[in-house]
Amino acid sequence: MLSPGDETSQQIDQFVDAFYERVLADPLLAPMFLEVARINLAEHLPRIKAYWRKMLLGHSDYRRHMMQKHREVDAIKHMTPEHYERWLSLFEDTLEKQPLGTSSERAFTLARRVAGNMRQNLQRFSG
Ligand code: HEM
Repeated sequence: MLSPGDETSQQIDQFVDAFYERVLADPLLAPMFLEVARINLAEHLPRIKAYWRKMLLGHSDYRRHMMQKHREVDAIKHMTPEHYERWLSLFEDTLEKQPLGTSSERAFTLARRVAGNMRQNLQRFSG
């Protein structure tokens, strides 16, 4: 039998796959991943899944400095307010189609908060 954590863990996998399908098809966001960061999807997706398992289930398998990664991306191509808005709106849309059960609302609250911190952290005079 699945424990509630196992169920959410599977939902996280499905959610992240669906979210990245949207992100990588988005003309504003896709170049950040594919041209600026040149991610290897086979390495990247498990990290994103581990990140959300940490955030939502308290698992400890994500131990990287995600803010530093975004600083490196931002240094090459600035992440503008439009990028954050698009990222959050795709995240929210995906949650509607691929919900995280009882964790959906918390996931969106966390995403908004992290995006807000990131935006402040990487702020430039140009916005
Ligand atoms: C403007 C919005 C965002 C953009 C354009 C963006 C873009 C990226 C890119 C290009 C990478 C790959 C970096 C690399 O491997 O070199 C990345 C990694 C990542 N992003 Fe974002 N991101 C955004 C917002 C967020 C937010 C709000 C979160 C969390 C709530 C998040 C979570 C992560 C995580 C966990 C990684 C993996 C870092 C690692 O351990 O390698 N991102 N992001």
